[in-house]
Amino acid sequence: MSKIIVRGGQRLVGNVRVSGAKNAVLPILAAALLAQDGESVIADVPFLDDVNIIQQVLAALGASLSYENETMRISAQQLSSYEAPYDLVRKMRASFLVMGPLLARLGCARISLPGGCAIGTRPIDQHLKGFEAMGAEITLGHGFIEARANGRLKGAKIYLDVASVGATENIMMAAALAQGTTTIENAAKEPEIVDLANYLNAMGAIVRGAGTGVIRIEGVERMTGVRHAVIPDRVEAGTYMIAAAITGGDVHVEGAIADHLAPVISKMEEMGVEITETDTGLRVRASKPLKGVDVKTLPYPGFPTDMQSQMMALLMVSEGTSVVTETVFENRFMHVEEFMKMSGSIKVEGRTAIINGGVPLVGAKVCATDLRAGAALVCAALVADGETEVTGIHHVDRGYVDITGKLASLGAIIERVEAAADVVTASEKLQTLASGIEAAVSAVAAQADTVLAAALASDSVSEKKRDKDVSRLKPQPTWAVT
Ligand SMILES: CC(=O)N[C@H]1[C@@H](OP(=O)(O)OP(=O)(O)OC[C@H]2O[C@@H](n3ccc(=O)[nH]c3=O)[C@H](O)[C@@H]2O)O[C@H](CO)[C@@H](O)[C@@H]1O
Ligand SMILES: C=C(OP(=O)(O)O)C(=O)O
Repeated sequence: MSKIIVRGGQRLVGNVRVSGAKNAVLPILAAALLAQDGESVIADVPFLDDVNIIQQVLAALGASLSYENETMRISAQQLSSYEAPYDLVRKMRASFLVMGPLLARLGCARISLPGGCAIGTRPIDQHLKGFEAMGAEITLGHGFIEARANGRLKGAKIYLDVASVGATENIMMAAALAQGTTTIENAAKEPEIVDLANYLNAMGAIVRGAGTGVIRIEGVERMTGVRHAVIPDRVEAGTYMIAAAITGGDVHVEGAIADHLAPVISKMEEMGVEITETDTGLRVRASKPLKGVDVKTLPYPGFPTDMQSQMMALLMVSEGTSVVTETVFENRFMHVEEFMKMSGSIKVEGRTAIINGGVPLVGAKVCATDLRAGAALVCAALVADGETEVTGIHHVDRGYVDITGKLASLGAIIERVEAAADVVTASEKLQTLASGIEAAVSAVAAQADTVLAAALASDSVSEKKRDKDVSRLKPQPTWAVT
């Protein structure tokens, strides 16, 4: 089992560069499917497992992609399938974000139901409600969701019952090529929504109001691939801010955007951390004992749920009692049990965790239960007495580029130990990615070939029937395929 080993007690000092945002790049790569013309060149694409998976999904749909020096080039002029493979969707929920672009572009999409996960059930009813309002017919069965539009999608007024990030993004993408205007009310306001809107607008879409609760999208007929740079990852930035503070360090978090991190900065300042904005990021210093605060997670601009566990790590070593309330996901306290193995003193009551701070942490063997829980355990380990072993680090690889290298460059004593069975170097990962894309493309081609061969083998099969058979495997567009 691969693990991260940390020997606590080092004060972190220096500069750490934030990578492009995972939660911005995933919808942006899905949106690249909307371009009937040209190539998209996306800069600051982080080298993450989730990015690897979405690339494979796009390749399986017929897009051609290449990735070098944090830049992804995508051409989606010719799509060859409307089905996102089950094996990829089950590995990453965000694969569901291709449904909006596929529906808009091809008039149909078939995607396996993304299941729940450790942090909650995570339904997709608001995505589907939006597509239905735009005229799509949704059918569910055998673990798949199929959506079909009779002609072009139609603009509609959609009120989201919850300000879902994914639903807002999926509907925005579907609406970009729809006929008429779509209004999303109670839309999510996250910076990643604004980044997606900027990319869509550069491609020729007309999206207004992103970043507010009401987004209006005027549908256009064609979109073109363009250049775009992804925003810095505010959650990665926040994680290094916590790492700096928990060790009483002095760290410059390069690329961090203060505005995107306003609630995190406010809470950390309330605790006694000094945070100053620089020309290129944020300087974070903790030079005195910190005091506990109460934190409640909320949709943006509230305190992000993706920073809750890291914040809890900091609260464990701060003076006094703190109360953390999780309102976004119903099961996002799985890290508490692991913190307790490190001597954290925490009591959970429903969606509230009460932290009795100031108790010295000790190193232990712990397991990352989800992505941010893994990062939070690493933060806690930085200040724990002795050695901590964090397993389950495949979760961490979904969202952090080289977390061990970045922390080590700040002075942490940290190393990653690969289990013999899953030694995967960066270049091997790239190779896997390349062959994954190749395999996905050949799977689609092979499927088509098999039917073609069967059809050709039969004398009675007319040319017309052969075409029909092949078209079963390919998208059956009802509108504007180019
Ligand atoms: C890839 C990505 O960007 N992931 C982020 C995105 O996830 P994601 O887009 O999945 O999160 P949502 O904003 O959709 O979920 C927020 C809440 O709405 C509920 N809900 C959502 C959709 C729906 O159709 N019905 C419904 O009830 C969810 O169960 C959850 O309780 O936003 C979350 C909330 O900030 C972050 O934690 C994730 O890191
Ligand atoms: C929950 C997260 O991501 P996802 O929605 O991709 O699971 C996260 O980034 O913390």
